[in-house]
Amino acid sequence: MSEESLNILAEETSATTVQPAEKSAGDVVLLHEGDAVQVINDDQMYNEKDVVPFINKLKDDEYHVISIFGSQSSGKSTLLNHLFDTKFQTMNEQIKRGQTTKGIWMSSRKVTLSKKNLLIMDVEGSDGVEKSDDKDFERKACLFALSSSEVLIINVWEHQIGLYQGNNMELLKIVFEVNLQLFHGSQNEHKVLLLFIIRDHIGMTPLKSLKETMCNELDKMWEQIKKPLDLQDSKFTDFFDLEFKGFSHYFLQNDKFLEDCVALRNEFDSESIFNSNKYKLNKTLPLDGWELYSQNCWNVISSSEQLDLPTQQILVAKFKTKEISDGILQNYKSIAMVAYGTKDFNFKNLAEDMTKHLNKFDEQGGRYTESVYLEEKISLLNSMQELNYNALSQLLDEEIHENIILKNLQIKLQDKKIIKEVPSFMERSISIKNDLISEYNGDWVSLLELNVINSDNNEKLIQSFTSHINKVLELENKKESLKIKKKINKDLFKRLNEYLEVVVSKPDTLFWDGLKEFYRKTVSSLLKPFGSFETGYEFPLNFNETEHKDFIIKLASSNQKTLNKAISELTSVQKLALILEEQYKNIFLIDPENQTPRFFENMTISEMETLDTKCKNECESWLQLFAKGLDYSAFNYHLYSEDFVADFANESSNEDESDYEEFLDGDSLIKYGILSDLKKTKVLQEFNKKIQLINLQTKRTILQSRANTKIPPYIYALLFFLGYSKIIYVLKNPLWILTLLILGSSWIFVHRSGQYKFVFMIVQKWIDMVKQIIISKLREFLDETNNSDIKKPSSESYELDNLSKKNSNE
Ligand SMILES: Nc1nc2c(ncn2[C@@H]2O[C@H](COP(=O)(O)OP(=O)(O)OP(=O)(O)O)[C@@H](O)[C@H]2O)c(=O)[nH]1
Repeated sequence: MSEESLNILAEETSATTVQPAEKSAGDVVLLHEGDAVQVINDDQMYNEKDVVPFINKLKDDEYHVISIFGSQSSGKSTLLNHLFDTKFQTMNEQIKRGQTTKGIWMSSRKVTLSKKNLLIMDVEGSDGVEKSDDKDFERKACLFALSSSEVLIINVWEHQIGLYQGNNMELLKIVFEVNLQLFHGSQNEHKVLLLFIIRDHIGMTPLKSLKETMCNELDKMWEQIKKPLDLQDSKFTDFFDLEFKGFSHYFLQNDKFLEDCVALRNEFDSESIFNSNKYKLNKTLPLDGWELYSQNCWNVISSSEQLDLPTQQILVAKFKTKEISDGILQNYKSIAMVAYGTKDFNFKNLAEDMTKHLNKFDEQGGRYTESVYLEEKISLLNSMQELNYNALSQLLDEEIHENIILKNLQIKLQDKKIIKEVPSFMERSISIKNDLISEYNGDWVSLLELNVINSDNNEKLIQSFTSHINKVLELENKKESLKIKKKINKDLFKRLNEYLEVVVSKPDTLFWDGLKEFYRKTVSSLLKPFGSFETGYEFPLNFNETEHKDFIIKLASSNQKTLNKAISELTSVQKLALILEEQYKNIFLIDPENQTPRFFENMTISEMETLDTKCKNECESWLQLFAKGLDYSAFNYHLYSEDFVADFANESSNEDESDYEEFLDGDSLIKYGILSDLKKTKVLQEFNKKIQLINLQTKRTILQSRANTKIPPYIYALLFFLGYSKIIYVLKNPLWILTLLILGSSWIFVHRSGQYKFVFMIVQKWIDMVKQIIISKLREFLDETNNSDIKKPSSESYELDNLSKKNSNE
């Protein structure tokens, strides 16, 4: 035994899942190059605790997995340690013979040149005293090794080749059976390299003949094992590639043994041994997914379930790509959130960020099964777009309300220029709405192109925008409908007022009929721009059929309320008293036949009193007629279609009717009559007071006309006499002469300029004025002298006195 060989003998280490064990202060096992970890522990459990840090420590992603299989104490660990510089525990026969490798161990070798990792698994061997009965674990371990390895090294002693009863053959049978179980559905896609290392190959029997013997044995075995129907004609080489290597005796030819190791190591390092693309575990399963994959596989194997490798790989791919995608999305979210918060953030930059993150996903997730990776990529993109959409819609929600819709829409709807171009509110609102939507749509086209949002998001944005517009339009439409209604009622009210003012000035017995006729004509003319009773009405509003009907019902009802309001304005005691007074005056003071004022001077007092009674009765009858009122709910028949003739009294107005609240009292006017008896009495009292004055004045006129005697001639003579003395006085006064001279020269001027007419007119006016002054003075004088004749001892004269006094007081 050479010195080097002796050095190789490792000391038996204590029971640990890491070889060689080196613990740090914090009880964390430190791993060094070549250290081994136990993947499946002594209790046949997956050792996640050690495998995860072991895998995470391997920096480069590319890897190959190699497993060694062979009977117990067949020098597996020794071989691996020499081949790959690993530190698997080996048996020290000077201390104890027996099993050293329990469960499944794993170590790694870094190939510096290609920067690839070789993951090497040392699988517990059988055939020893300890494991002879445990075929179950051997099978499971084999399944595990095959499920995750590209190369399976089978360690065989040269002297056992050709001995079918040897333990190796049993082992190979398991490998074949397990492989069928795992890969029978995908024999063309997946292959495992069976690398037979013939140990203690002295060289007496050439490797070629050993290989032939082995292949024959394998053929025989393949025939013997139970195969699925579709694989009855298959060969084991359909599933495996075979390679044979003879290794010299470890003790007797150690130098040569070491050379054999170096040669094979080179084949691994240069990857020439992995010449087939079929060993493609690492192609579909990146190193960071290996731990999860192997753990899942072991869980399935140990629970004795059917292990379906493609499903496991898909599961891992799904899990891992999701994990990667979540990380990337989180990162994007943090960047995007900052971007959304900045004012006027640029979508182009956001799109660039998205691309960067998607590229990162390509880099990391693209190593997994393509279909899974592509699916996850779409999902990641959707998530980013959803994030953008949410931020965008939140941003727009406020903007839509405050800026785009409310301002834009309201401004445009009320824009005088636009109103002039499109007077119909309905057409105007539709056109503005379409313009805004297409403008809005245009804004998102660029975002769609940049992939910042997807078409679903875009659709949702447009929908939300449209629904916002519709809400505002609905409101504006309502306002517009109120405007139309108010305008009609305002005009109606004005015209009714004008009409009533005229019509109540006389006690017309057909008052209500006339009012009904006028109302119908007026409403009909006001509704003319919107249609007629015959054709139906169409208002320029965005109403559906029900809303339209509802609007017309309300309009009809509001017209009646307007009528009610106009009538109500007449019903105060003062107003009615004035109306009656006016009516009385119009029939008492004016002759209805020729519409001239009555000439009371020729009437006797009793004639006047008869007339007074007649007029009073007429006025009172009118009041009775008015007070009864009329149920004018039928006024709207043949104005609006019967469907729309709402029952005015029952129509309960709730919204937008505040304008009418003030005359809701009007409802009762119809139900209980316009005036109560008490109110009527008050009106009549007031009316009688007012007409008493007129009566008294009329009587006075009659009496005055009687006393109005003609002026006697002696008065004129007296006047002439008084005037003569004044003329003499003027002639004697130089100032008056001067005045006469001025007048004379003025006359010459007038004579020459021919302005007689003008002077005549002035003189005429002057004379009239003087005449009037003289007559009024004379009347005053006569009044005083005749006063005693007028005074007679009667009740009427008493009232007259009083009233004269009252008048003078007033
Ligand atoms: N004859 C011979 N003995 C060897 C060779 N390689 C190793 N041994 C010896 O075989 C014994 C078992 O070696 P291990 O490497 O521990 O064998 P193993 O297969 O890993 O053992 P287990 O893990 O317990 O199954 C040790 O005493 C080694 O010195 C070899 O090539 N030829």
